[in-house]
Amino acid sequence: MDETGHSPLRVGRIRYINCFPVYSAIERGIVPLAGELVDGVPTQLNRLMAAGEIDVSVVSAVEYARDAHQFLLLPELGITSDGPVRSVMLFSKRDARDLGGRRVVVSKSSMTSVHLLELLFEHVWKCRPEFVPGDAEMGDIARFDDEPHDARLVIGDAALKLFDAASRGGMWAERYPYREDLGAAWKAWTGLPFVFAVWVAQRRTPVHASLSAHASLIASRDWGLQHLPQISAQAALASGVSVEACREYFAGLDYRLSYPHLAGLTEFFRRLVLAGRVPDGSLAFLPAA
Ligand SMILES: C=C(O[C@@H]1C=C(C(=O)O)C=C[C@H]1O)C(=O)O
Repeated sequence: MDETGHSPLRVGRIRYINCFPVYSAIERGIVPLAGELVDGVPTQLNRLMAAGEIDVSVVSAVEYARDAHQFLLLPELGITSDGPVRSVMLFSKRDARDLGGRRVVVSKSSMTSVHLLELLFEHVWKCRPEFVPGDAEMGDIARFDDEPHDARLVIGDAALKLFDAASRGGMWAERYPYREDLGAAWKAWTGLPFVFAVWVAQRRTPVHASLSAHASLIASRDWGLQHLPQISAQAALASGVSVEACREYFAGLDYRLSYPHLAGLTEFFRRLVLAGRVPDGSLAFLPAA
């Protein structure tokens, strides 16, 4: 509680480098944020938002679709790619079309990409593997072999690290000779960009507080996009991925939420509704500042 009797606004941040361009100016104190940051992997932030324990957060796009009645989308902000994303990857020992009945371990940190993967298997690769949730963060990579599997869905920094390593050949290229980038697979299937994550506010959070957080996030994102070389160097240190790979990664991500992104998001939700995975709903936005 502060002196006015209000609890400070709690703002979620994914601890992957994909959020560096959005939060770096806030972290550096260049852009003020009237609130405190709460870090987590996507599924942790999804749970905190669903439980009403934080006010504003980046969440898996699917989390918005599941609990839309409770949230408002923040305009003009998302984690999207129009083609390859590099950090949402299926690493596989065989061709995706040959994974029917095989064991596919999916990252427990992800919600959106797990649903996207299931759609791709059903409609594009046309086979039905057995999906098993598993740990797939950076610290888990060394234990990947302990658990029998034919393919693995990995997201975030861990995916970027494996993708970067496998692209240079060597052990990871041999272990997973088949690699599917889910952003690229969605684009090839639908012709649209894909929205992996969105920012949402609780409907019950006072609008002026959500608007203030939104304005800070937009200003911080704008600063971040103007300072990508600096942020790429910081991301390389944090992730152990080369600076060049971080630079290419940020160049492939788009942090806006404009019409083509909304078309991609709507198409994804439409397919999830058809599959009975999320309730039918519409997109409701926080009124723009
Ligand atoms: C691009 C990414 O997008 C993400 C994928 C998410 C998901 O699969 O639920 C959620 C948030 C984002 O971090 C990534 O994590 O690499």
